[in-house]
Amino acid sequence: MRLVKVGLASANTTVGAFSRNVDRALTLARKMAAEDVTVALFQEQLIGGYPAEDLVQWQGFIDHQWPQLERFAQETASLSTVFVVGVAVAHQGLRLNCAAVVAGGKVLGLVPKEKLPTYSVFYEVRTYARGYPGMAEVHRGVPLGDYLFRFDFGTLAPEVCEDIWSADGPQRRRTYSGGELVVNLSASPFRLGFVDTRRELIATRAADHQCTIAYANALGSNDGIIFDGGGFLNQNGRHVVETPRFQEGYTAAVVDLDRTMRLRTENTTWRSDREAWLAGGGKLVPTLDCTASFRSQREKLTYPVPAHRSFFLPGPDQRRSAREALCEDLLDALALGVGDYFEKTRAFKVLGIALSGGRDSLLTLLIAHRYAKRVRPENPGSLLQAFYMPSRYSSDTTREAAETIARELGVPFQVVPIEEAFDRELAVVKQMLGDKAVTPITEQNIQARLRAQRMWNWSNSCGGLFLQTGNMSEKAVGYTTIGGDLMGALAVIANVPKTVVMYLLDYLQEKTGYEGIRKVLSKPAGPELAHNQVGEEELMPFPILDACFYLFAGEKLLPAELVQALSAMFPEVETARLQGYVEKFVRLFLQSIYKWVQSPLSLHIGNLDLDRERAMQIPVVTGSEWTRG
Ligand SMILES: Nc1ncnc2c1ncn2[C@@H]1O[C@H](COP(=O)(O)OP(=O)(O)OC[C@H]2O[C@@H]([n+]3cccc(C(=O)O)c3)[C@H](O)[C@@H]2O)[C@@H](O)[C@H]1O
Ligand SMILES: Nc1ncnc2c1ncn2[C@@H]1O[C@H](COP(=O)(O)OP(=O)(O)OP(=O)(O)O)[C@@H](O)[C@H]1O
Ligand SMILES: NC(=O)CC[C@H](N)C(=O)O
Repeated sequence: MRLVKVGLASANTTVGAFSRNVDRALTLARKMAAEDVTVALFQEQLIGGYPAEDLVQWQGFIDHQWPQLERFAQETASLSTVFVVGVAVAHQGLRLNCAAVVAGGKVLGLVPKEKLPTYSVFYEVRTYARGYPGMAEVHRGVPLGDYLFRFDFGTLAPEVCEDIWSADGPQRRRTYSGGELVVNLSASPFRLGFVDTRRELIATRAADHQCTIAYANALGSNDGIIFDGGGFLNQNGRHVVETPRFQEGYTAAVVDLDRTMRLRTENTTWRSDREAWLAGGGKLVPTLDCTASFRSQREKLTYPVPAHRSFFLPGPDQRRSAREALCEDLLDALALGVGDYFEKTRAFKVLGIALSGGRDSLLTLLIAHRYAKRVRPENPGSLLQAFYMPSRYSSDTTREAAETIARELGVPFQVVPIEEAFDRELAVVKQMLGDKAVTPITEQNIQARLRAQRMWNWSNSCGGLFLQTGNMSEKAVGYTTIGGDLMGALAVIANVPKTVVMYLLDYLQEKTGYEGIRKVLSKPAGPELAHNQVGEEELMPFPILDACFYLFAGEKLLPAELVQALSAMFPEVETARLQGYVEKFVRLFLQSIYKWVQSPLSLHIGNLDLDRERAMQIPVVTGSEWTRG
């Protein structure tokens, strides 16, 4: 028996806030050491924050991380824990994204990331250079390269995030070379359902390579990228422990590393694969002997036994329903996104929403309130401010709905009519146009713009963070006003499709019983910028719109293929009608890109987000010929 206690830690870091990030990590490090943790790991880029993007190009951004790494080492010198932390280093003109092994007050080694993701929201190849097999350098007197680390409790194989996402990553050669405990430092952003992908991948790799894998993920939102935290410990394919997500902290568990080695010895497939690899010229990874630098204290550790007292029977089933899991995850992620933006910018005192009595602004308010409840549980509403701004087209139903939910949540609510300003603006535009008439759409947009202008003016004077409330479906087809409801300081649900907005509201209505939600849902969605506007009548049914969006923008199918897929999905709708919807969708989508490229920074929740910088990179000006056969 060779017991080792592994701590998986996630600190909520801010890009560039090096000393604050290290302070947060030190708090967790001391707690873990007090709990006899033998090896503790933190996330990728713990010190610098992730993603630092082009800040990595500043020599100072990299150089100033090193003293903080040394401070971390000095302040943990007396602790009987080996730490593995993420740091960026500049070496021979290259930037490397490293895992640093720290113990006994020293930085014992640096292992650079080899697989640099440059897809979805990741842009690492732009700024970082790769580590490579056999790399053996020295940086500031510290070994830097493709190394294993031997301690008195076992052999560590550190790696960084994407390294585990490749079937041909460093893990294979490092475990063939004696690595027992793979330590993966990650910064894996929240994406819907992705936690299951992570869990499965880690289990597969741990079984493939007959090793124990410890994985710690980044926590917190930086710009619009939300890291949900959470960690995993898996021994040779068997789940050991998982860290709760969306919270700063750590989870620790004991593993018997002799078990990892015994299973490896028993596994003839692994052994013969290793032999074949060596015969094929595979080079063993060197091991740095760290036994003289650090002595572990594991006397108090006890064998890991199941809490439910059976090695054969399953423990209590704590799984949530698929609906609850999706809704709670999404709401937690978005609330973290709003909260971290609010706090980390250090520029705002209150969160402001133009509350229309419709679905989108309601969901935005509920998300902001979820954050406020966490940080100000005694009076969450006091962190928020809602404004209802009626024009002649606003209805009593929406006003009542907005008023009701604000009351239920304890959010200060003001009614600020825009009617007079609307009249004045109309008159001015008429004068500017001379003999030309103001179009009905312009009349609509004037109202949306007046509301946005008021929100900006309010935010300017009171330090309010003006939350933009548009959803992804309407953004995709340009059903939103430039300079109007498209504007705001932070777009909260801009990557949430309308059908998901409705699904979340149904869920929240059921869960909270709020009358305000019921009132909002009792009226069909519509902008109230003209008489009796219903969004689905002006556009198309939202389930069809969202399916078009998924198939065209996500799956990259062409219009004729969309029609075929939609016919299978909506057999009750005539093909000619579906054809019409598809044509309309594709036309509106391609015509509206110019709009969403000027929308505010938005929170990311998937791989199919509408954000030209971080997700979908498509030109604004295009011909549509390519979409036809
Ligand atoms: N390719 C391009 N590149 C740059 N600019 C371009 C452009 N094409 C048009 N433009 C300019 O963009 C402007 C038109 O865009 P914009 O002013 O936004 O107005 P527009 O797209 O014409 O109308 C807004 C639509 O959104 C709907 N809406 C608005 C507000 C809220 C809601 C809701 O659901 O609650 C719905 C509203 O009913 C209407 O159908 C024009 O001034 C035009 O010059
Ligand atoms: N009367 C209003 N008072 C305050 N804000 C408004 C008003 N009408 C519209 N807005 C703002 O403009 C945004 C865009 O309106 P839109 O109709 O797209 O969204 P919604 O009303 O929240 O939801 P839905 O689309 O389901 O009606 C609203 O979310 C809200 O922030
Ligand atoms: N920072 C990274 O390398 C993350 C990439 C990885 N595929 C993930 O999404 O989890």
